[in-house]
Amino acid sequence: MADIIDGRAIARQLDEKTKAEVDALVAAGHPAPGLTVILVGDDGASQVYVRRKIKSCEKVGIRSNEHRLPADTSQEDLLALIDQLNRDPEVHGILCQVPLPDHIDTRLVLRSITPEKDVDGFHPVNVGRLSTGTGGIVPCTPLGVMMLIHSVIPDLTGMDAVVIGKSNIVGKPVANLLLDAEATVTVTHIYTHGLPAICRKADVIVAAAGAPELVKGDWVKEGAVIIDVGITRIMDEETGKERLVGDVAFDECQHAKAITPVPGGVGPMTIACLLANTVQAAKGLMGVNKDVSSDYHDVPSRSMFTGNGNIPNE
Ligand SMILES: Nc1nc2c(c(=O)[nH]1)N[C@@H](CN(C=O)c1ccc(C(=O)N[C@@H](CCC(=O)O)C(=O)O)cc1)CN2
Repeated sequence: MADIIDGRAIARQLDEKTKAEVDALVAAGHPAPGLTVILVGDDGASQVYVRRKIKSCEKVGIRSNEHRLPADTSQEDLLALIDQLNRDPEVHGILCQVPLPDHIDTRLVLRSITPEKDVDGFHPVNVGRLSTGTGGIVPCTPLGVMMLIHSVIPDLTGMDAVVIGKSNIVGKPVANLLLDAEATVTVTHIYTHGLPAICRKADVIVAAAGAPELVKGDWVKEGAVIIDVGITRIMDEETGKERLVGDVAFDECQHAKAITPVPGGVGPMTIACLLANTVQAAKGLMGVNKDVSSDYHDVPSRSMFTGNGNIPNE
């Protein structure tokens, strides 16, 4: 049986570390870090995620503020709000939940958040820093993916990693982070020829294609580590209830060394990494760190896992 990489437990550990950092900042006379979350429209899943983000902030002592805007909010009004938040010294992190309604140019909006407050790491400046290995705020899900990988493989040097999916939010940044960690990286997608054979050579597979149960058992070599970023809601015909499935046929992959479940794998790490990024952004803006933005190596940190290579105890 493959080991299950428990994203919830690792996220809790990271939250404890984040809380300790917030406490230390406050004890040193600094204000608590402040995060502002913007939600435009009434997408059900986005509402749930935003609520969770706000609640998680409370748990670690981050001040949070929420702007819920109607679905017909104009792009101009949204940009004006972001401009105001960019200038507000009490706001250290700004996050605009995506997807945004169709009439809004998402790229333009994400570009309008000042890079130092861009706790999602979506701004082109942060993307550029990541792809040149020069720091920057690392997007939350990719950062979480790396921490989950490092929980079972502390040193990726020379390992073969295959990323399935080429999105700006997950696939491309994960590929850059794996390269930074000295892995040999193959970036693929659902149209890649011979995908099963490419995956079969991999020591690490990161599946982020948004294609339910794409990765079959015979795509995976014995002892590989599998990180499943996919989350799709499907109707279970047997039970008549909705359930979540990932991009990996989980039951068929028990010959892997370790695998993330869905739910309970990558998802919880996304929010824990957001909190960690907010603290790093706040430290940068307060001048506590010389380097404004965080290098993921010293944020929630790889060193959290480098002792014995096991999943940390709760
Ligand atoms: N501005 C952003 N928008 C979006 C991001 C993001 O990082 N920044 N990511 C996703 C949504 N997301 C956070 O915003 C997110 C998705 C999933 C989870 C999660 O914990 N998933 C659970 C299952 C959830 C369920 O039951 O429905 C899991 O995998 O265990 C957290 C956050 C898109 N938008």
